[in-house]
Amino acid sequence: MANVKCNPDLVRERAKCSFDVNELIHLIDGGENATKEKRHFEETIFSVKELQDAVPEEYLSHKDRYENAVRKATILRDVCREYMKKYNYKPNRFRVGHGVFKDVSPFLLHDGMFVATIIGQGTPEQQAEWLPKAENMQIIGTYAQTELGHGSFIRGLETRATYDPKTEEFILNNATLSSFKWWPGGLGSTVNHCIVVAQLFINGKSYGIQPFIVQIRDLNTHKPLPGVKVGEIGPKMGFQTANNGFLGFENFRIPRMNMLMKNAQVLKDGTFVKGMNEKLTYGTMVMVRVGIVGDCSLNTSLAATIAVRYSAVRHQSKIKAKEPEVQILDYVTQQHKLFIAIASSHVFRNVYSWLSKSYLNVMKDLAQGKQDHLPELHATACCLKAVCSRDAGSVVEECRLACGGHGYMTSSNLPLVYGFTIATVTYEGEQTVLLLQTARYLVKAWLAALQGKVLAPSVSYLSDWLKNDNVRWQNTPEGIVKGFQHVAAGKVKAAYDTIQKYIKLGKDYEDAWNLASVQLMKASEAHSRSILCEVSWGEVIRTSASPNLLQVLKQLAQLYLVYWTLETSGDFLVYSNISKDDIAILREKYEELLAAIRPNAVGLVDAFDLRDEILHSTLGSYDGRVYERLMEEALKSPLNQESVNASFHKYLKPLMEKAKL
Ligand SMILES: CCCCCCCCCCC/C=C/C(=O)SCCNC(=O)CCNC(=O)[C@H](O)C(C)(C)COP(=O)(O)OP(=O)(O)OC[C@H]1O[C@@H](n2cnc3c(N)ncnc32)[C@H](O)[C@@H]1OP(=O)(O)O
Ligand SMILES: Cc1cc2nc3c(=O)[nH]c(=O)nc-3n(C[C@H](O)[C@H](O)[C@H](O)COP(=O)(O)OP(=O)(O)OC[C@H]3O[C@@H](n4cnc5c(N)ncnc54)[C@H](O)[C@@H]3O)c2cc1C
Repeated sequence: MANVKCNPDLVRERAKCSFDVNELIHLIDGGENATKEKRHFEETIFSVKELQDAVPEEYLSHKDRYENAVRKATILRDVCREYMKKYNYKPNRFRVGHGVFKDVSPFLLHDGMFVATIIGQGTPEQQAEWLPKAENMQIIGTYAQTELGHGSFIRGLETRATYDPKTEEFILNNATLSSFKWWPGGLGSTVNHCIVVAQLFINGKSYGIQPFIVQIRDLNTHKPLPGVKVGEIGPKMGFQTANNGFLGFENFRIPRMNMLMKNAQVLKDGTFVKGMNEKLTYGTMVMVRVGIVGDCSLNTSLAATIAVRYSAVRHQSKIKAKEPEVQILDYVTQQHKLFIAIASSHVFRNVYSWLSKSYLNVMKDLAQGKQDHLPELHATACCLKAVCSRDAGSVVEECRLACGGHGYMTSSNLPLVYGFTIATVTYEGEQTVLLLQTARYLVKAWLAALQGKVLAPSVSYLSDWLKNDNVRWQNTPEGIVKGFQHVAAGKVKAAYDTIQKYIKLGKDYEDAWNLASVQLMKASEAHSRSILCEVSWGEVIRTSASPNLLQVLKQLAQLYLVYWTLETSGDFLVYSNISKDDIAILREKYEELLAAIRPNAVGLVDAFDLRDEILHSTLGSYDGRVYERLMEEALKSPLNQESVNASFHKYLKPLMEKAKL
């Protein structure tokens, strides 16, 4: 990239950088070697001509766009397979996926959930049967859980799997319209198999929801099998090439062994054998929620790179009347919009790495029959997924707005990035629903704290606060982290007290819960923020890096802490011992941090190391040829391939001539 002829503003910005950009790239990647491998892999992918689109996708019809995405998905799969064989390297397909598809691969659910569910929910025999076929794409699958009528409340799913002991089969049925599966990615026209989550019935008795592996299309003709009704759900706000679909069954029979039986089992005679914990059936969702926190980091870095580079190139208006127009990055309001995006990406990455470790530890425990830490993992993954995805959506939109009119151009890629980022707020558990799951855990933890019990590490601050809620405020990063814990503890207490108040007024627990649920949701958000602050600050101070880089990483981590303290200063005034003067000091600190980060802004986004092919942006490319690229892309419009469009003769001319009469 270094030899590319760049916009002079970007050249100046890069020269100003106080730290070694390569050092940060290696730190993010996990070492110099990892960067080399990543770059070699990406170089290989992006030099495949067939993966490059001659015409921007947006000009294609819905159908052509889908077919083009499938074409590229298959080529990408082949290239990755060869690459893995040759170099024994497991590539990050999601990162290059943004480059290849701009939007989303029709195989996303195959990789993200179908294969993962076979691993997580299948017995060793079932894994031996389906995993090799799924991994080498002999079968292509998705995860079909959500229905027209139910997504959040999965116990309410209506798809039925009724066991027939005579034939040792399950009979799948969708008797109502609301029971039709709706949303699964790739289901529309791509997959031939799915994990179907359905209500199990044996001898007329319900045994809750269970996962089944089901072939829905003929492997040769791709025609839906008899008894299967399947199709695509149509255009959406984003995820245009994900090929989301609908599905219903009519008396469709599958063998008994197609119920994934790692947890619960159905024996030949129809005996139901309960698993260790029925919630383990929800395991794939927990895994993906953890993964989404990592996705939030990537999505935020995409938007930050585009908006920061553009803001360094774009000049508009003046700060001082007698001086030239300034780079818009020099406006402190612009820095306020953008630097939180850079900081958030680092916070999400650090928290993802922390959460992944907890996830793997709990998986190891579960393999040994221990489930003590499962509730804490579930509660933590729920609230972090909810808050990180919503933050990422807001940050991406702020970056888009920070690019003014050009941010509204599809060629900036910001609308597409926003489309797939904002989807994460809803899928894999809608944000409010997940925050309320965590609130259940917090309320239980609060009760345990009141009873003097020892709490799990992520909530132990509740007991600390109960012992001493009068800690003096300190304007240090550690003091701010404590402050967030005080806010969270204060909110959990307030929500709990509200439930008790309603119960005393004669309400039953469920109604009291619903009445207190705005507070419960806010308590859960505050709990997430305290984890995000504590974990990210902790990770940064433990980072081993050169003094120059460490200084910049600390500035970013502090910016995150101060930004969110100021954003929620009302809560701090209510629930911590912060004073108005402390808030004024923090405001000053915030301005100092913006000024300190400013010279490194371009270096920081360069360190996300996102190739132009991944950014897909006229505004964010490494060389900063913004106006040239905007014009080049505009000229690709089919309307610019003819000097006069037929509509002139057909409609405009007759209109003008009618007006003369
Ligand atoms: C790694 C790479 C990843 C890359 C990314 C890949 C990208 C993939 C793209 C994905 C596209 C989208 C896919 C989808 O959206 S798939 C569908 C996802 N659907 C959902 O997430 C549904 C959300 N709803 C639920 O999860 C549940 O219904 C809900 C948890 C909200 C409630 O369940 P339920 O009603 O059964 O439970 P209760 O509320 O009554 O709670 C009972 C107790 O169970 C505990 N619980 C609940 N869930 C879990 C769990 N998963 N693990 C452990 N424990 C759980 C809950 O806390 C309760 O405990 P207590 O009674 O002790 O309070
Ligand atoms: C882009 C995209 C891709 C998807 N891919 C898949 C897929 O591959 N496979 C799949 O199975 N599903 C998929 N889904 C479905 C997704 O998982 C669900 O849409 C999601 O879980 C939310 O459920 P819902 O649509 O039923 O929302 P609802 O639950 O109907 O939410 C509507 C509103 O009701 C509120 N609400 C609901 N319950 C409660 C409650 N208990 N307390 C308070 N408020 C509540 C919510 O907060 C929300 O404001 C996808 C969705 C999207 C958008």
